[in-house]
Amino acid sequence: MNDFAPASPPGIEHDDHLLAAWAAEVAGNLLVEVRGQGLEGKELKDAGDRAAHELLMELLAQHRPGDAVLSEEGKDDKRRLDADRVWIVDPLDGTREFSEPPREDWAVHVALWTRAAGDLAAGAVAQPGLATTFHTGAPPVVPDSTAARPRIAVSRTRPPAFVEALAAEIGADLVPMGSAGAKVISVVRDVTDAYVHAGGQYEWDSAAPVAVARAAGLHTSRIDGSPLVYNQDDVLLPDLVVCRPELAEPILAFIREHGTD
Ligand SMILES: Nc1ncnc2c1ncn2[C@@H]1O[C@H](COP(=O)(O)O)[C@@H](OP(=O)(O)O)[C@H]1O
Ligand SMILES: [Mg+2]
Repeated sequence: MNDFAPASPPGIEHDDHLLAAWAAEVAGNLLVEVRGQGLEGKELKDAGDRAAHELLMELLAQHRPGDAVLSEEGKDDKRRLDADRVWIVDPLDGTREFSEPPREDWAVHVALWTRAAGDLAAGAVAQPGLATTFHTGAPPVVPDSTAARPRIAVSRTRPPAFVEALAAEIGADLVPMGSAGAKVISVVRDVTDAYVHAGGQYEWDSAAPVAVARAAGLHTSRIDGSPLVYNQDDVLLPDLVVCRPELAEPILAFIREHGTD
């Protein structure tokens, strides 16, 4: 059990958007505490992953006892495949960057998939480094782009090789950054204009950020243009494009034409 027992705000019993936002935020606050405890490296990563996972499991069990949960840090209980409601959580996305203070590119992801929607129905991305939680209950408004050239967010440590050629083709600049959530949120915030990833990722890495991005009116898809589908038996969801709507066609056209090799 965590000692961390935040008071729950009104509304969360009936509003999944608010529950997602609150749960992500309190897990983010806990991670800030963990980061201040003097741990380093693997110890800090493991402590963060574990603390945020346990807190989210407790909060979801307490406030949505009938729902299934898929967490990066938990065992995959396949009963979720028959469930009507499944929370898809990444307790600490950007674990590497979390362990490198004062980096801000790490996040907590809480999303809800429902059978009724056949899709994501709510989502929240807490980015404690920005002291902000982005969520579908109050979808962020994407500002007009301030960039003369499009900026493409890519993984700091595993950027897909083809993205350099893509950037050259569409006259874009690459912006390396950790955390899938932070990269999607960078598009929402007009820090970048697109996030392109390939080569490996799981449902929890993108579910909550994609829910927020869609609510904000951004394009979200696989790199072949097909929809991102969640709560699958195999949770591998290795690639995605999140971008301003006007960039979707040039990016997808480049990938259609040149592939990813
Ligand atoms: N090739 C790959 N295979 C598996 N997971 C990957 C991956 N590339 C990125 N990811 C996951 O996607 C998240 C963002 O990665 P990156 O910062 O490199 O863009 C990280 O999540 P976690 O930090 O939750 O493990 C990372 O593990
Ligand atoms: Mg992750």
